Amino acid sequence: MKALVTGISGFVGSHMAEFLLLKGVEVVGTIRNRSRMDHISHLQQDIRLVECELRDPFSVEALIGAEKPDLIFHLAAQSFVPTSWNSPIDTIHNNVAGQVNLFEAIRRFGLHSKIQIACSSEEYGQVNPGETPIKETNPLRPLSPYAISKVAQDYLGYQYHKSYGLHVIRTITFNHTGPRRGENFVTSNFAKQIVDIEKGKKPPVIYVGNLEAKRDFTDVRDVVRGYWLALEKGVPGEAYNIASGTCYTIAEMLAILLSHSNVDIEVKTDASRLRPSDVEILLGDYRKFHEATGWNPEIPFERTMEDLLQYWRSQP
Ligand SMILES: C[C@H]1O[C@H](OP(=O)(O)OP(=O)(O)OC[C@H]2O[C@@H](n3cnc4c(=O)[nH]c(N)nc43)[C@H](O)[C@@H]2O)[C@@H](O)[C@@H](O)C1=O
Repeated sequence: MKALVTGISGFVGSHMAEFLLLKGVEVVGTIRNRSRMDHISHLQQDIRLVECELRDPFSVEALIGAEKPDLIFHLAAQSFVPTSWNSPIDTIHNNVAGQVNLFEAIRRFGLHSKIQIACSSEEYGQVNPGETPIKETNPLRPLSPYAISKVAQDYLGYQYHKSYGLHVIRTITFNHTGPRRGENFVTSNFAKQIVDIEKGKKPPVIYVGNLEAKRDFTDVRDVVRGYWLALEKGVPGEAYNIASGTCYTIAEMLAILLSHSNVDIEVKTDASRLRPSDVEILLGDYRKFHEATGWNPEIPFERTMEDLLQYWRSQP
């Protein structure tokens, strides 16, 4: 069995590759010439890397024609919400065109590949009182260009399934974190700031944005197991929430990180970290996914936070 992982050098892609190798699957991954390789350098003997620009239809057609994968985990994306306000067109083009090129190539070669697409809880956006935990049937009220790009990816998955019978599973993943999380994202950013203070690399002040937002965090290692099960047992064309079913304010998450460190820290708001519109609460109902696949989150949030701190402590 051969799996293609787009964005294999990224945070989720590297964990996906590790999971697939343990399953004995042949792993091929896409990289771009500017991809950072540090997340997958330990896997390079066991995986095959192909240079592919997903925005370029010729590049994608060559990849799909040569590889003809059984499984596709489509994880490549511009995934940082604030970047999407600075470069909305680039985010939408990258995320939407990349996926259309992939679908079109699969369709043209007449492949029966099973395709997981990485949709996002950001699609739900503004959630009204009484709508939590959020089900897949909730209205989508996206609040960022990134969220729009994910709504488009999500519905393209639905449409290519309906129009051409592509075997697409739409995973709507809530926030996820763990070792190797990019340092822009809140859990990793705060963990790295704490570790930099521990190491004496910066003064004991931690800079933060909106601490009132509530997020539902799942460990990335649970998420990639979910993506595998989604392709094994999910119904084509369907959308499934992947979430933990609990949420924390960002302030509570910071308090958990601080409880695993012994530094004394002053917390300061950095206005540049505030967003034009921030999603107030994301709390997912993952029962539909559980019923389809048997998946449950297994790694407790406290352990994820400890592992994230350990990750940053181990970095040079
Ligand atoms: C599901 C979804 O999950 C992620 O999107 P996100 O929720 O925007 O993730 P984040 O870690 O950037 O922010 C989480 C919350 O934390 C608040 N916050 C406070 N202070 C800081 C801060 O200093 N930095 C950041 N980044 N956020 C901060 C911020 O305002 C927001 O309310 C991506 O994986 C995305 O790809 C995705 O699909």
